[in-house]
Amino acid sequence: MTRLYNDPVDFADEMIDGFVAANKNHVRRVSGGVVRSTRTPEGTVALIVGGGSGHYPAFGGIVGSGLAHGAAMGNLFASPSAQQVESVATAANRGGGVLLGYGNYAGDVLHFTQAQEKLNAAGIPTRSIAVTDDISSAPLAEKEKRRGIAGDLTVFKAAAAAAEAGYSLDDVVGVAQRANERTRSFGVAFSGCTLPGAGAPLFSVPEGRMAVGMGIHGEPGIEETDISTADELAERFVAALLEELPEGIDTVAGNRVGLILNGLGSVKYEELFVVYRRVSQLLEQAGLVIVDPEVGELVTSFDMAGASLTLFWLDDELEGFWRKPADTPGYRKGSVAAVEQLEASEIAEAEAVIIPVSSAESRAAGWVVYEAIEAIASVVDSNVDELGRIDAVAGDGDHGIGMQRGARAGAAAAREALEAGAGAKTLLDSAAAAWANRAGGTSGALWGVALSAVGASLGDTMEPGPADVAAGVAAARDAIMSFGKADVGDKTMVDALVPFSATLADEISGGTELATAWQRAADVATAAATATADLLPRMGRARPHAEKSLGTPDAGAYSLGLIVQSIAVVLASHREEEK
Ligand SMILES: Nc1ncnc2c1ncn2[C@@H]1O[C@H](COP(=O)(O)OP(=O)(O)O)[C@@H](O)[C@H]1O
Ligand SMILES: O=C(COP(=O)(O)O)[C@@H](O)CO
Repeated sequence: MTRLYNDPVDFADEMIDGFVAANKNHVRRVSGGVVRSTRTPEGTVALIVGGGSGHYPAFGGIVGSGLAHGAAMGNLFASPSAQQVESVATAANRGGGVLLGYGNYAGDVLHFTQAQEKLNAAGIPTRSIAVTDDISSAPLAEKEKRRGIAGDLTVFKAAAAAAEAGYSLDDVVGVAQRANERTRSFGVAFSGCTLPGAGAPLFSVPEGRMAVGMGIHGEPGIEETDISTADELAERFVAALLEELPEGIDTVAGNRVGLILNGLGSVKYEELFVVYRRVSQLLEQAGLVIVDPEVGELVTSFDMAGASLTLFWLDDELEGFWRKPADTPGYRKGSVAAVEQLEASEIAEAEAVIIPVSSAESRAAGWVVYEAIEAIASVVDSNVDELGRIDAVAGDGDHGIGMQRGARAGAAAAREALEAGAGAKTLLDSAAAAWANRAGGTSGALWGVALSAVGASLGDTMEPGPADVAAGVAAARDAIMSFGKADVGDKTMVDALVPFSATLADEISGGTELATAWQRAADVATAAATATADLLPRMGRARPHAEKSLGTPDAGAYSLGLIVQSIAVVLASHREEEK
């Protein structure tokens, strides 16, 4: 239960303000997150980490000497947007290239990949590492699909130490990949967590039961059992992690391991120490040497009760990096050399947006687009709980709040652009950026590229007609499918979008006027969204829990159905006005 907050919508921003105010000697706020407030040598690689907020000290709390150079800080449990990542990386860049580090979640992958492309295009050589330590999230044969949990820290620590040792970007990437290959985690949860202002937990575990392998956003685990004793839990953790040795390690005995026994938010340190007592006995009995163990909260999940064990299988070089000192707000080790504070003017900030010239016709079309985005925000507001409920069946339950943040921000940005004289394209670009920025997550990234694609078809100077609208929707469909790589049948929003786009194009090319064509296409989309209940998910967060989702429609397809219906009403009102 989160008790202390103001307006829940402002929680993440206010949390970051307070965090920065409390840690000025380590971090400085920039657009999208924080960067170190201390000088790092010119020419070294900058490690930019990130993810959703709600996991403190991940990710802002591990910015500082010996660890990250900056953190892109998303909203609660939602990845930061590409723009946030790009802005933090630009501010932290020291000329040696950038490594982006994040946990392997769909939203993070989409946004960080988009940022990587933009940074490379801007002349900042950028690579990335998606951490995949959670062994319960996919079998070994599909280990590239695993989620990142507390093992984020071992991978980031090794990469950061390599960067600080002056390694090239390629070599830092090599170290990060090797650290990721050699990091394995396994966790359990005893209860869910409640986001600020929410009336109920985002997810829950029945009283007295333990969800084995549950993810840090409540992603369902692999089994549920009665809560065990501390020793039994230690035995389960150790058995699971010793069963799957990283490639190149054939026997357990004789190895050296870094270790994290991580608390997820409301397990006491004292309880963790009781568990660690048995973990250390078991690992030593197995012939392992434990190097610099960390017992505490390093990647949390708000007030969730749970714990995980991470083993980091060391070689000589990785051990050197694991043991290096670090000094960050949420993680300290050894003593680091004195560091010099940077002047505010030495941190680059993003430039202001310029509104391109537009025609009166395009501005008039912009008004209709703005009304449509307001209608989206309103329908999402009315359905926020239902969208969350649907998403919670096999996902993380945040689809409603993510869409709400995105649509509200998109509508506000559209209004502002309109008042500044923007045409339809610029208005949609501003709305797209604001939506992706505020929403984060998978759907934030996808709605961002979709709105931009529609904008590109409408332009800033033409008078868009029905064929341009159909072309815009087709462009949005193509953008979502090429960016997200989902196909029809994967149980995503694509299942509603593809028939929507096809029906709209058919109706318009057959001479149906826009409002009627849109309404017919919207009805097809709604039916297609409902029909996703019969599908098994093959993409996104719901994928590992395919069978749980049977009988429930896909959240993103369902919200798309609601949205296109709400736009149909706006278009019909304009047709009425024309009569
Ligand atoms: N690769 C993809 N391509 C298209 N849509 C996707 C993809 N992955 C997930 N989705 C859509 O995103 C929705 C989930 O959105 P959201 O809850 O915001 O994201 P997250 O799972 O990152 O929290 C899913 O219901 C699905 O419709
Ligand atoms: O939830 C997180 C990111 O995943 P999404 O796919 O964006 O929901 C975040 O907390 C971890 O980065």
